Amino acid sequence: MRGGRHVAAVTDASFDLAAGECLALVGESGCGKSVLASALLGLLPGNAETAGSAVVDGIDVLAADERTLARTVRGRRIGLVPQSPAAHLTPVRTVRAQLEETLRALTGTRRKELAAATEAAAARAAFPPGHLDAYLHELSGGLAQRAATAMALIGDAPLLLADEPTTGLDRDLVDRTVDELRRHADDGRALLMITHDLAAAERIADRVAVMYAGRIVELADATGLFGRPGPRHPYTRGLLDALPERDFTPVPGLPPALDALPAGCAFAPRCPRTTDACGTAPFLTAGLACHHPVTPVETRHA
Ligand SMILES: Nc1ncnc2c1ncn2[C@@H]1O[C@H](COP(=O)(O)OP(=O)(O)OP(=O)(O)O)[C@@H](O)[C@H]1O
Ligand code: NI
Repeated sequence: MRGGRHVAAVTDASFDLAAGECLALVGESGCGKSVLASALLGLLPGNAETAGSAVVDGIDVLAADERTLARTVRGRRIGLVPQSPAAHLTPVRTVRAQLEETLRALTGTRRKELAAATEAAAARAAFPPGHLDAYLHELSGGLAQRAATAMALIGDAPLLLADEPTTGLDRDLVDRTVDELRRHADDGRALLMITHDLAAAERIADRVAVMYAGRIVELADATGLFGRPGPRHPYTRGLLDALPERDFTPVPGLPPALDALPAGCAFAPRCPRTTDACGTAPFLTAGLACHHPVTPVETRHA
């Protein structure tokens, strides 16, 4: 896309997400997480191309036209907590006005119940009622984030995409937000949570998809990945080892530019386990795309 060049921002992403389940999508900045979410909502720029299918609640959202997306998908089948609230909330109306409008459109709340319903919607995302009459530019980043989360929860959509919903929040608000999002799944709906925050992913997710350079490289149950047997992909292991409560050792080097991917495994240049075999790209098979997975014994220290 950039400068007339073709960028494969997401390649061969394939996963299922059941009602009642939370999948966390993790990976370094720029690996394609938000592009994946935008594709599901038909919100990619006009010059972007998608291939394949993504069936959500009976509709192939990649094949759907703009009218269908606007009328039956966005907000109704798929809710979005956007990564940048500023881009999705309007600057010219108060938070209250925007919550009211969404409540009327998605839940048919009647006028005399609107005030109470608005406060209840705000409370779900820990948005303080005293700020309901503020405009976006009057809010801190964390408050704008909570306003966007409140908006996204209103439709109780069968699939909620939460793209970095905890940015700008301090730890106890992170936990509150994560627990409210978890409730969305526990009520029998699906949640795709995009995050850098592995602690938040561990708290909320049933399964974890790890993305590297536009591809899902590991897809595993959260308990196995964070506990035993531990991660199998060397990149996932690197991410976990970078956590302050573990080794605090960052993965060396930087991810490749997506328009200049190496041939073969994109992680090979940063990987401690690289061999000649890595010149051929590994496919995701049984939840793993790696020629030299980490063995469980090596994985955990204590
Ligand atoms: N409009 C665009 N034009 C050109 N390239 C784009 C565009 N949007 C995304 N990309 C490319 O897609 C890649 C993935 O971007 P994306 O926003 O999905 O990353 P991310 O994993 O969500 O990162 P972050 O954690 O920083 O939000 C970017 O590195 C960029 O190369
Ligand atoms: Ni993103």
